[in-house]
Amino acid sequence: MAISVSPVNSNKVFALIESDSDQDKGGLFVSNNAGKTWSMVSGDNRLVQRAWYYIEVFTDPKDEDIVYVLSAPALRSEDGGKTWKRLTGTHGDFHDLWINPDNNKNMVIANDGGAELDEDNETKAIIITGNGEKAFVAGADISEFAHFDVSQGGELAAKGQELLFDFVENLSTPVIAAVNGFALGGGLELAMACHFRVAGVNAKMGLPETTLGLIPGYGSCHGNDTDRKHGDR
Ligand SMILES: CC(C)(COP(=O)(O)OP(=O)(O)OC[C@H]1O[C@@H](n2cnc3c(N)ncnc32)[C@H](O)[C@@H]1OP(=O)(O)O)[C@@H](O)C(=O)NCCC(=O)NCCSC(=O)CCO
Repeated sequence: MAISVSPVNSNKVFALIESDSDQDKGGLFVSNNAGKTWSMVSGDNRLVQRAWYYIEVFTDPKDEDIVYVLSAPALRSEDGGKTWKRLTGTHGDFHDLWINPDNNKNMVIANDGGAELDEDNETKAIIITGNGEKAFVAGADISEFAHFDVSQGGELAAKGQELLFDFVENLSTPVIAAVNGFALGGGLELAMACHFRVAGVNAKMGLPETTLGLIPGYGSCHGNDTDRKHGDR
């Protein structure tokens, strides 16, 4: 079972409940009096089809009638759970959803393929650039990991790759690197993770860490699965 209290109206509570599949009594239930009484709003099987694995329900922070259920598909209802529309995504098995409490069009959803920003129609593209004329990104501060051993270094590279570089590369919104100065080490790798790169006349790119015997850790040398498939680096 999963439960969600509306941030707009704390008397409104949604409960997503699995039942014995022979009885087929599962679905979404709602209480409008803070849990005293309940009624079923939907028995749509898509809502509970992954219940043996996980089950998630979220209420919109601005509108008590907008509800999200994460299952094999991600589903959205705008009428308090009566009818559902499927959200598109790069992958199935949706596990988690964050909705910006101040802007309910701004969301991050996580599925087995990674994390995605919402399909915010207002955001057509994302531009990453440096503040000022000098640098796009000068790379990592080597003094922060100079004392790491091999396994700590590997862990740092794997974590950074997943948290930032794969995240950027897998965004459905196009990401442009506007390289306006030094793009060094991880900075160059960040530009490479973007979908497009535009270099200014003062752009200077390189992997200076190799002069210290450090293998660049974020995909510029070895790429990731996508690169191996498409050979695009
Ligand atoms: C970026 C360079 C070329 C700028 O050179 P310069 O104009 O001479 O300015 P500096 O005096 O060297 O630097 C100014 C100021 O910035 C700090 N700084 C520079 N680079 C970094 C960095 N990567 N991380 C943290 N801080 C940085 C520098 O210490 C100075 O600070 P002060 O407090 O003013 O002293 C030049 O700085 C340069 O070559 N930097 C190193 C670039 C680099 O090696 N990048 C790769 C890092 S490894 C990596 O990213 C791993 C990914 O696989």
